[in-house]
Amino acid sequence: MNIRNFAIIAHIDHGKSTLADRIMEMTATITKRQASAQLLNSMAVEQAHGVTVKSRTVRNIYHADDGQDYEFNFIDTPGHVDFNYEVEKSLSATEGAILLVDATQGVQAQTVANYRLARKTGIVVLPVVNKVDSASAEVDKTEHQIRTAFPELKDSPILRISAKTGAGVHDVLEVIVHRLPAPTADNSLPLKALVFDSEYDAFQGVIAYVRLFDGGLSAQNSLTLMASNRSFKAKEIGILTPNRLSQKKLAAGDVGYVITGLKDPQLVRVGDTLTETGRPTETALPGYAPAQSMVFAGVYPQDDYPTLKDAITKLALNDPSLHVTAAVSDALGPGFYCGFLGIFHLQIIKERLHDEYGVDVIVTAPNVTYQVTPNNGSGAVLTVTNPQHFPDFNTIEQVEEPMMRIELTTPAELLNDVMSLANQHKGVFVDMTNQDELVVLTYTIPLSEIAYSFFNELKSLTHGYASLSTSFANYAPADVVRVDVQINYAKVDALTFITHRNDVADQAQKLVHKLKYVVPRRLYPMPVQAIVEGKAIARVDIPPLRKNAAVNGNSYSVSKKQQLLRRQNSNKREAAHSDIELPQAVFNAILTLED
Ligand SMILES: Nc1nc2c(ncn2[C@@H]2O[C@H](COP(=O)(O)OP(=O)(O)OP(=O)(O)O)[C@@H](O)[C@H]2O)c(=O)[nH]1
Repeated sequence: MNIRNFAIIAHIDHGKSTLADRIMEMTATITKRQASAQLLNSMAVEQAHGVTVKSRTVRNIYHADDGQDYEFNFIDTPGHVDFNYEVEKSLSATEGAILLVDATQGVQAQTVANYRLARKTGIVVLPVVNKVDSASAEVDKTEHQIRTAFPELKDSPILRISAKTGAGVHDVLEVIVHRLPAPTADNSLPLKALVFDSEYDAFQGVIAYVRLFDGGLSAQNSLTLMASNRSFKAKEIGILTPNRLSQKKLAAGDVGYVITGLKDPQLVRVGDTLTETGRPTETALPGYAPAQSMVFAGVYPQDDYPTLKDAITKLALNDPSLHVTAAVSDALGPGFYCGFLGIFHLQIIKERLHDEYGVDVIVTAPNVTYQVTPNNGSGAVLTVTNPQHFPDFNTIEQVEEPMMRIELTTPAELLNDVMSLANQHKGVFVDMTNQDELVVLTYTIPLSEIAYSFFNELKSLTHGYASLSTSFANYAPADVVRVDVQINYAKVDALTFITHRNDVADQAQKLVHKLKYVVPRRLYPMPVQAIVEGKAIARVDIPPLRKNAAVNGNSYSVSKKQQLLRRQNSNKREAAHSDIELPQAVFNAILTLED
């Protein structure tokens, strides 16, 4: 059988999912009517945001112009910067990638980032210009940009297509047949398959998505996951069309799924090598480096903890870039402290918990990792991801924060706006280069400055014309402080956050004023205070629900007034340590301090 395994990579919204649908339609995988609803973006969050979050695999049979049938396994990949990890996983299961560039936008940051990932994996890259049907398409210019940005592709033909109308897509299919190598897999060798993705099914247990590098896979044989050293008998194996279609065998080079029947999500790790228990392969595949969490936040149940625990464990399996550890907060009870790839990832996880598991959660303000050197002379460095664990200021020698190297690609006329945005966020200018009318600015910038709203600010400032790519640079000393928040004299642990000392006065003022309107009121006034290094630096009073007897109530007799005052005072004393309700809006107040 002629096999071609490939991925489609592109900047966000450049048309990957549309092209994927068109390919499925042209290879008779689906009918035109089914194609009217985008098939691949099937998760509710994906439809809501119009973006791909998770890679997906589909097998198609293509009847080529040379009269032969080809088995196409293609993987649709996400384009948002937060999901680079998914892209890397997908690419290692393929021999080639279609690099799709939108002719109305040209080469963008994720075009470059994804191209680099493909080069790193060593696969063949086929450049394709999309949206040539659009009135604002600049096809020649885009082609020129591709040639200048990626000199290695100088001899590669660049196809021009409209994924929307289907024009030129036939040529893409032919190029896949002729320019991509067939997998060099040997059926006679022992089984060596890469688990490149997985998901959890309540009835079937863990389902692993695999790419067979060597050897065949038969449903009858006992299988072993090499890293977790666990053997099992598959319940079912098969291919993805894109729905699961059961098969008796998979051959070397194939992409498919294995229903492991294993109920423990931890056993089936993405990146693990699957082999035959009776005839194991000698060496495992290299696997993946675990995804680096960039942003951390507490996730607490709005209802009950066991349901959240179950849901988040399964979600972490489906998305191995989500890191989860159990945590307990005084204010919110038992929950989890989680690591995310970025703030968009965090939002997607929150929505998936709601859509797919019916679990509503409270997410605390996000935070980055700090390296703290205590002043006790031990030289040991603490890694602090949770602001509640941030040591007291008088025990600290030095704090270091993560710095990112960012590339901002912007049209020249927006250069000043983009530079001042980077400056506002404490960016340190490194370099500036020109690519036609685009300018690429390089900065180093604290992760805490870009982790939250930076991407959205950049998008709205430049109407979507500038793009951002990021990579970790180093840890650098930073003058940061821990801000504790007290409501009615009781510290609310889940509200503690870390910020730069220069910004703290301003942020603390904004925060207490925001909290004034979002903390549910009581019958008595409650002070909200921001405490830094033992001192209250901002305070407001949340007004009581009812009017204060001491001020109002002149219609009462003096004794009634005194009685009311006494009651209010005793309420106050009781309340100092009682629970304060914390709706999500309270945590959002910290997120939107920049407004
Ligand atoms: N005019 C025109 N529009 C297109 C074409 N291809 C895609 N689009 C539109 O571009 C938008 C983005 O397309 P998608 O296929 O969702 O983009 P994507 O790259 O999958 O996006 P992510 O999954 O978010 O990374 C949609 O509104 C499409 O209808 C094309 O060839 N011509």
